[in-house]
Amino acid sequence: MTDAADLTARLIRCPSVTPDEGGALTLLADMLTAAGFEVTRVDRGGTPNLFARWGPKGARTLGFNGHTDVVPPGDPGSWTHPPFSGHVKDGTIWGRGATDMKSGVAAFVAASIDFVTETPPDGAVILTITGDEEGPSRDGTIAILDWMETQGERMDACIVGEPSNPTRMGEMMKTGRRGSATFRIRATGVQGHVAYPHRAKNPLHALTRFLADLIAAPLDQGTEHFDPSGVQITSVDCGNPASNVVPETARAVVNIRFNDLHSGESLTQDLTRRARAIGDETGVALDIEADISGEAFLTEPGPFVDLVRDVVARETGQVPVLSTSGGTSDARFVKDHCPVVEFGLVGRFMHQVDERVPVAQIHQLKTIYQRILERFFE
Ligand SMILES: N[C@@H](CCC[C@H](NC(=O)CCC(=O)O)C(=O)O)C(=O)O
Ligand SMILES: [Zn+2]
Ligand SMILES: [Zn+2]
Repeated sequence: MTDAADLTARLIRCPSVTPDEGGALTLLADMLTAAGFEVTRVDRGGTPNLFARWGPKGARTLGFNGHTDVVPPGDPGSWTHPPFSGHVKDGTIWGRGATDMKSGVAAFVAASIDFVTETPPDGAVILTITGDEEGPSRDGTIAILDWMETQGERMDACIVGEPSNPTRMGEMMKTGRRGSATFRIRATGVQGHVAYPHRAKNPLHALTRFLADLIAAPLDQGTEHFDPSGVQITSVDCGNPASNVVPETARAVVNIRFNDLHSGESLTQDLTRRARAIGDETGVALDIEADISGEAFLTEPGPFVDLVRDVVARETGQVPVLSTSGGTSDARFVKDHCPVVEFGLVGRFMHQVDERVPVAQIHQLKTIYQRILERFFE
């Protein structure tokens, strides 16, 4: 029997902060090869990716998708146990990626290995695992899916193992996601002496006004299937070491998670219009670079959603709600290929200091994935 908790701890010990592979995909490739999977590294543009199939190409196929890259740990000194220690204590595993989402990957890898070994199905299981979900994601899951198309590889349905439950196992499945857009704003003014501001144009004044206006009112109140859109300023910077100089330039980064009232294009137009208005008034040029990493999408209920919901309800005693809340995920790429739903662990500690996961939850998730495999191939 493959121990998903032990595999989680071993994966945490691989320092795989995006874009570093850290040994995580190599570890999985070796395990899957030994278990009879056909394993291919599908790296693109320096991004490490793994494709693994058990069973014949073209057969009825259930897919799993996940990522082994993790966000930076921040100050390691703030952690109770070092972030890449995979420390196990009192039934809890500590470390970056404990919930997001080395445990999810470990659970579906362990479930798949045991399932095909113990009860080989009349069909195939495909695992797509990327080393860049947290970063730009341009050469991650999407590269694996592109490669699969060239090879005639396909999935009939796919589960993304991102942590989907807010506080308890069984509460929530994700059947869609809000879109994500990052805007980099560069303000260019005129440098000058702070005591002679009439000879300068302060880019920070224009930029902070632009930012303050942007967060002053919510973009919307949410829609039937989506939470309200959210705007977060993630960086304001001008690198000015002098307190008596008005700097020439300043930069900011804004990330917007948006619902189906917006698109990447409509938001880009809106922000550009706001920037022009402030630029015209202040004489400071505000240039915007947009990076749309995904549009909002919704997976309509259907047999696969029902199957996963039913298994989760039986195993946890709770019928999960179908939600599009939270961040984004690689389901936004998979949805163009086959029905996709997301179910994973409790995400309470993701991206936080002292990220950790109860061992029992990992075992429960592995069982749920095994039951889904059984039902899918019944
Ligand atoms: N850099 C991309 C993709 C970032 C993906 C990331 N996803 C998660 O952390 C999972 C969160 C969840 O399951 O709710 C994110 O949402 O930042 C981008 O910024 O779009
Ligand atoms: Zn994740
Ligand atoms: Zn994440």
